[in-house]
Amino acid sequence: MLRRFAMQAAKVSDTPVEFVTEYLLKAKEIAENNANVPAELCDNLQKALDLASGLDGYLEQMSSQESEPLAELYRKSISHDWNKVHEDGKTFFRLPITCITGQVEGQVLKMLVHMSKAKRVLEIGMFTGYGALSMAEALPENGQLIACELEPYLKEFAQPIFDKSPHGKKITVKTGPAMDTLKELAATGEQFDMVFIDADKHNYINYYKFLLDHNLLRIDGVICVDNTLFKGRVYLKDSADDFGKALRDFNQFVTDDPRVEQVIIPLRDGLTIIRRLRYTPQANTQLKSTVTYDEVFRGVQGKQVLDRLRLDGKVAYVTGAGQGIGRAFAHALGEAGAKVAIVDMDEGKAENVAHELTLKGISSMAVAADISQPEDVQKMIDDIVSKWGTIHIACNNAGINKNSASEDTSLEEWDQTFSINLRGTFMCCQAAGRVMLKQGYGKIINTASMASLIVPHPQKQLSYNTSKAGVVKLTQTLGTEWIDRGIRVNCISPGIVDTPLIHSESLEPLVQRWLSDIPAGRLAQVTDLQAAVVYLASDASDYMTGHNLVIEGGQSLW
Ligand SMILES: C[S@@+](CC[C@H](N)C(=O)[O-])C[C@H]1O[C@@H](n2cnc3c(N)ncnc32)[C@H](O)[C@@H]1O
Repeated sequence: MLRRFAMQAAKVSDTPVEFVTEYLLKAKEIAENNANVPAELCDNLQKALDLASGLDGYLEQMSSQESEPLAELYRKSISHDWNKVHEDGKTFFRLPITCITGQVEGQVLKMLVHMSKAKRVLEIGMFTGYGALSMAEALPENGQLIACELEPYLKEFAQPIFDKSPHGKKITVKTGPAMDTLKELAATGEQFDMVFIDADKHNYINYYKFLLDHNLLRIDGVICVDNTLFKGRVYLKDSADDFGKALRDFNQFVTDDPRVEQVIIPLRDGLTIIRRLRYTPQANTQLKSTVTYDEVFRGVQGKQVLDRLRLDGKVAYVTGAGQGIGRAFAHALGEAGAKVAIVDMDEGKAENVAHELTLKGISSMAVAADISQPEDVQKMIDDIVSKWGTIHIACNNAGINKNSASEDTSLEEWDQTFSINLRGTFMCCQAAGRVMLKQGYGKIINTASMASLIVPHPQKQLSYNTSKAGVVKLTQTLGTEWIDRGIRVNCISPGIVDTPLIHSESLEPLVQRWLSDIPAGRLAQVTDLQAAVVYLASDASDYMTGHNLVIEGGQSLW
């Protein structure tokens, strides 16, 4: 029960701390009315009382305040006449308002959803939806929360308030006994990242067993269970309380279960957090003979496939990262955990993108460099190494594309295109490669083009096409020459990428022509290329070298 609520209603102790406060108050009264009690004892009782009675209010004040829809939900819940609703036959049971999850516990649940990056949450026992909405606020846009609630009346009560919140659409309420809903969910193979159990205490153990036995909780997923201290009656030896006993048995069962690890947080009436462990033969001896416990099962170095794509602790740079594909690559590498140097000829653009990454909590630095200039290339490498000690990932992306009919192509255009697209890429590979060869590890990813495979038309771009074909051969040669010294060199060949330039009036007719050549029926977005650069930068692609990864919506196949 919340302090705010307690101030409005006659106070009934509900949590261990509230009982301690109640007993201390009584003890203090007795002591003060007894002339034989030393003043020092009264003084100590007062100190203990201050400590116990001040805790909940302080937690409330020092925890983030709830959103307006949550505040409204709370106000409406505590001012509703739940006795009358029951007497009118609208609910099966008389619902005590102390049921409601309050601000502090709601904030804890919200934090846990954030921290576990949960996308799918299950709540067993919704009441008016305070916990459900708190958790939904932390879910991503495509996140989903299924709330099980016995009483149809509560769904009607909560829905209009959910509808007022931008997060309410993530919540689906399933009415009826929760166990029926769990069976339905298991039958359709549903799985959850987080579950909050807060319904009928006698069934806690059944819900828990069902969740684990039917794979409704993913590995590493979390179950939060409310009221697991149950007014202290789980550990008070002389307590014969039914619910207290149910929760004591529940706590013991979880403690003895090798499939999980758990902790009880003494918040309010006790909140247990349980994590489902990965399988290990040590903890599951009964399955040992049938399980092939190899790297496929447990992951390479214990890392499952998505973790093998992570780039934590890696140092990367991306050239031409001030805009377009390079900017998207830089964001992707940073999101995957790398520190990223943003290299661009235009220092202002490099600084802008570096700032974007910083706002996302990614370490980054801006480097101004013209990669057609050998001194600039060497300075770029030196600057990165002097700041971050090394380079693990070199993303050589900068390039230009000039159009002209071949009979009109000037040597100046040819030289400029080659000087950036091929000579510049070579210089970057060589300078970064020297750092990587010393450490025996590196990932080089060059940006080539679909034009290395086909001749895009109707535009004329001889020098671009041939320079990009050169980037592929450069990649293949370096990829095979350096692989035995720990360096993988691959390239990405994007199809036609949707950039603001393409939407100009003069290019619009070309876009229509290109679209008719693309099986996917659309141009590439820079975001279509992001996962590829992370894959090629990560250990997951270690057996890939000299490869040209073509991402063009099928255009080169028609
Ligand atoms: C403690 S309240 C839940 C509080 C809620 N989690 C919140 O955030 O405010 C318990 C709820 O569980 C529901 N409940 C009890 N038995 C149930 C069952 N067998 N199946 C589904 N819901 C049940 C009750 O109707 C009640 O609304």
